[in-house]
Amino acid sequence: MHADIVVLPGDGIGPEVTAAAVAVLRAVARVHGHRFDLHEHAIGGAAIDASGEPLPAATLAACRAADAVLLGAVGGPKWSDPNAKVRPEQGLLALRKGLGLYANLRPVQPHAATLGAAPIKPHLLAGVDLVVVRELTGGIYFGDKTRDGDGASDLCAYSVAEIERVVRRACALARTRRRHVTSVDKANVLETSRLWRDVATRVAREEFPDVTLEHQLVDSMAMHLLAKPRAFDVVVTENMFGDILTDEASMLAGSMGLLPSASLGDGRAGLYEPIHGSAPDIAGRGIANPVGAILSAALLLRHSLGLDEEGARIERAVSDALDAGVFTADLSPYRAATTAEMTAAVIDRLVAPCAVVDLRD
Ligand SMILES: NC(=O)C1=CN([C@@H]2O[C@H](COP(=O)(O)OP(=O)(O)OC[C@H]3O[C@@H](n4cnc5c(N)ncnc54)[C@H](O)[C@@H]3O)[C@@H](O)[C@H]2O)C=CC1
Ligand SMILES: CC(C)CC(=O)C(=O)O
Ligand SMILES: [Mg+2]
Repeated sequence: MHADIVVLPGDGIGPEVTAAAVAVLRAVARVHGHRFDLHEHAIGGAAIDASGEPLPAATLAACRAADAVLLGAVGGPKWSDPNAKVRPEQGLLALRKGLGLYANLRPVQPHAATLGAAPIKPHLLAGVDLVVVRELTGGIYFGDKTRDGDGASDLCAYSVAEIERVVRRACALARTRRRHVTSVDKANVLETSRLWRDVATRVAREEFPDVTLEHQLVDSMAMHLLAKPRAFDVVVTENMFGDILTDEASMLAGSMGLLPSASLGDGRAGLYEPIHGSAPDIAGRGIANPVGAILSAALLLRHSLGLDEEGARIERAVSDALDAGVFTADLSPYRAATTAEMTAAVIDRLVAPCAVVDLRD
């Protein structure tokens, strides 16, 4: 197969982890005889430095023309002046909106080998397998913002249609899994959440009678997610709640560096990125965990290119590398594989799954 993939490294550890994911994609192309044409473009702080814009028109046009987009992360202290007119994060928000990617799937499947890295009792984690479907192009991140001498405001707004389409996506996903959806809101306080709850209830009842829908308030959900994570199958929620809950959920897996994501709209092309940010505290040291980015490449192959077998091959290679004890510093300060070593360990197992002999215990 031939595919055009746009790569947006971004800022901080973004270029380090996308380089890892690109190396893995190139290995898949070699092994399976595919041709992936990879086109790199600027976004975020790097784009502001180069052109003054966090999402240059050429970047958006290239993403629109591509079969899929792979992104690292944007942002960092260099562009975080509170009075700055443009910010890296605006580029990412505009990209998601511009491509119509309203559903952000964030799977959480703690790996047996990394349970010890999670700050949660291992017996609560065995068998956890959930997907958060985060609404991605509405809510408070996109509402009007005002600021004057007396105060500031951020508007949170949702239309019925915006809620319907993401709830539909979550229920359809649940049909391929355990047929259980938890819709998370703050309906005891917020009008947008009361609308969210009404619409979710109607969509599930009318269109997905075979799927069980339950509602959960976001504050108690933050607690249940850690106390009984096995209780969840598909979790659907609005933009900001999903952003926060998935950083929390990364602790079920053991590190922010492990979780991938797929941002999808109604077309086949999607945007694939690890859930973490640009991690300025470790950027430039070659120690970032590339697994979230590598697993995002696997999601890209599955969702945008229909290459399920190749996606599964990447996932298996990651799993085998972790089983063999190859851990970056976020997972184990004692083993502390570099980004390059972790990537090589995955590629070795992907290229020759049976030939890798690990001499560690
Ligand atoms: N999708 C994106 O581009 C996102 C960008 N950001 C931006 O990133 C910048 C930093 O934000 P933070 O709040 O510090 O969040 P962050 O996700 O960048 O980092 C949080 C913590 O997790 C660690 N971490 C993150 N990814 C890691 C990896 N792959 N391997 C090992 N450790 C990892 C970091 O070292 C840090 O201690 C900000 O400018 C923020 O706006 C934040 C979230 C998402
Ligand atoms: C605009 C982003 C910085 C929001 C975020 O944290 C994320 O998508 O994970
Ligand atoms: Mg986030």
